Amino acid sequence: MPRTQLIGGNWKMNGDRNLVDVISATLNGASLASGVEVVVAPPAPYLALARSKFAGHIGVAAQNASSEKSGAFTGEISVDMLKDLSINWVILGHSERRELFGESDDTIGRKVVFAVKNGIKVIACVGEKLEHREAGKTTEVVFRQLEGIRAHLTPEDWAHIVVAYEPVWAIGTGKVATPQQAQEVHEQIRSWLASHVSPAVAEATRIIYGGSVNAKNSSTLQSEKDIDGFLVGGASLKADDFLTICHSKI
Ligand SMILES: O=C[C@H](O)COP(=O)(O)O
Repeated sequence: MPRTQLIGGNWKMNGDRNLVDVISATLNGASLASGVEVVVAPPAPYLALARSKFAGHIGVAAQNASSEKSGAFTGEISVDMLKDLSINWVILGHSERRELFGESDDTIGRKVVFAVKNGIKVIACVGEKLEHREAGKTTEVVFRQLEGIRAHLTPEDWAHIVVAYEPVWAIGTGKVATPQQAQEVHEQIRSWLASHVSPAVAEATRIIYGGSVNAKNSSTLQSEKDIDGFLVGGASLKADDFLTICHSKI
């Protein structure tokens, strides 16, 4: 069965109420192809507003969630709070959380399992730095990050997970991976899932690409057989560009 494409828009720490209005007006009024799922991830203060403005078929994601249920965790966001706002997606393991906020593979694994077990779908990010790629360690790094997630999950849990391959050297740099570079790693991730989880999970799991995706390069990337959509940063802040990316699967 063909996998539904997922196009995620990660606003990071950008945007305001007006951007919620602009992007929701554009996406709500567009006819999105069947077989394409769209999820937008505004900053936490705008999640409730976004959920009220975006049409129901467009998912809204948080950019982080705690692995703890509640309590003295100043600044954190709980899964129950997200569910209270009808937010049913979260991005976890983004390289900016790993690098700038010191989130380890284990921390991310615990966050992923807590979200999934409590009914929130996860876009789980993995990806190597340039130094890893140049040292021929791309798969070593990506597989280690995947294992940090897999170690906490049952095979059934993978139905609620989308893997985002985001090479760190391509994020926000304008240096997009070539379709061949992205396809190669996506194929390796799918093979890893087949051998470490199950062939059925490997076949069903969506593996999306992130890193300098824009309205001009998305169609070519989408033509690769193991690329099941995108996690878009900068270009998701521009309504027309993001809509073009949402339409990039022919
Ligand atoms: O989550 C999105 C990625 O970090 C990609 O960001 P970018 O499209 O601005 O390179």
